[in-house]
Amino acid sequence: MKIGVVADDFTGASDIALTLAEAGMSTAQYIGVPEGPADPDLGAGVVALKSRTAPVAEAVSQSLAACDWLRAQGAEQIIFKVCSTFDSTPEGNIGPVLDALAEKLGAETVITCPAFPENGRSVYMGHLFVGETLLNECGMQDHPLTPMTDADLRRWLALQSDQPVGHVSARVVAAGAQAIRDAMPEKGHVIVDAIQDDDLWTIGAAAAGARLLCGGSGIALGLPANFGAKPATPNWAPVTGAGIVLSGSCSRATRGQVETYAAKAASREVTAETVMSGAATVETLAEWALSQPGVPMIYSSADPVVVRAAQDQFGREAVAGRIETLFSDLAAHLADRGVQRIVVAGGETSGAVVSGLGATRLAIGPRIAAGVPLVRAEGRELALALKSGNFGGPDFFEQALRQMEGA
Ligand SMILES: Nc1ncnc2c1ncn2[C@@H]1O[C@H](COP(=O)(O)OP(=O)(O)O)[C@@H](O)[C@H]1O
Ligand SMILES: O=C(O)[C@@H](O)C(=O)COP(=O)(O)O
Repeated sequence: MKIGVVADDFTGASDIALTLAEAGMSTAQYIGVPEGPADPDLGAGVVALKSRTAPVAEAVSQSLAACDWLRAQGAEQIIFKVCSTFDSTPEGNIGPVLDALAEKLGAETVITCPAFPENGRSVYMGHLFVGETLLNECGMQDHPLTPMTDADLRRWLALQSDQPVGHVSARVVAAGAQAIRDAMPEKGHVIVDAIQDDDLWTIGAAAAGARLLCGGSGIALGLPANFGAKPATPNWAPVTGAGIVLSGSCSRATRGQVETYAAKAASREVTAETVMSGAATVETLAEWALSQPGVPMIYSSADPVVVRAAQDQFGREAVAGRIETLFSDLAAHLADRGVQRIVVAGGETSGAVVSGLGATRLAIGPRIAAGVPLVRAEGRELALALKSGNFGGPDFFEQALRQMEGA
């Protein structure tokens, strides 16, 4: 293994696994830190953690364990994969995890760049933009768990770490890899601007030999070439069994996808109230889903006003946790009853679902949309799509289900 990735959530893990696979690295996604060794022919291993919103100490210890395992498999370069919208809070978890990884790996400086231009995320003057909008005005300020209220990544990361936070500007990046290396400070975090894919390729070249980097999946664009990899299209063997769409993401793009899919297929909402009161049960939802024609959808996705009201009534963590548990148990139940295609929307939700399914290793297939591959749970006839909240076009759910069948 050449490149090892510690990913702070499951959709993010499959996002960067796709980037690495398309860059020509033989790549596998692991669910949590594996107990046994990796396939020795693997070019890249991605360990998916559910640490983005975990308590800081837990996120740090899980990430260090993942890093140890990846290093033991031979990984020469470690990437800490975070969200392209830098999802975190003033307390963490990005800063504390990076500080711990840097200490373990002896990395004096660490490049951080969450840019993902293909999905509209760019970094300019240290500020993160989503499309034409600053991060804190794009809807992410209302995220149920990690409201992003400041687009200045230098200021946000400085809240989370005692290390200095420097900056390498777009002008320096445009001057090339050597200019980036010359501009790097001697110590601490460095936010590096990137506006287009070419910038990420340049940053990749500048980071040859770096022990640790941090970013969204875009940070991996230019790294495989340092190890001689050549672009490739991942393989896929069709899966045609029964399907389900599960959506616990409340992000803007998902809410549009839920609306589009609900107009075409059987759909059922589970509200926070019914989950918290126990009225929404796995058995009733599964019976309903299994008796529908086509591929039904079950969703808790709701707009920010509804989410906030539920959080005020039940507590943010409590309601999120109960909804995630419901999706986790429901997915396990449906898979036991023969469902073979599962489309999941939401990073935390995907983490819950994949854990519920007991999958340990995912094989990476071709892309459904930028940042979202088809994945297959190894050892089972089970196709999954783990969609990040804000990724994919309006028809994503239908598109994913059809591609699983080989369309
Ligand atoms: N109706 C709701 N009210 C409150 N919280 C919700 C609701 N629906 C989902 N959630 C929670 O919101 C979080 C959404 O996060 P996630 O699944 O990562 O989506 P995204 O990828 O859009 O961020 C999950 O923890 C989920 O359980
Ligand atoms: O980098 C990204 O944006 C994604 O890979 C990702 O991590 C998204 O997380 P969720 O929106 O929580 O799914």
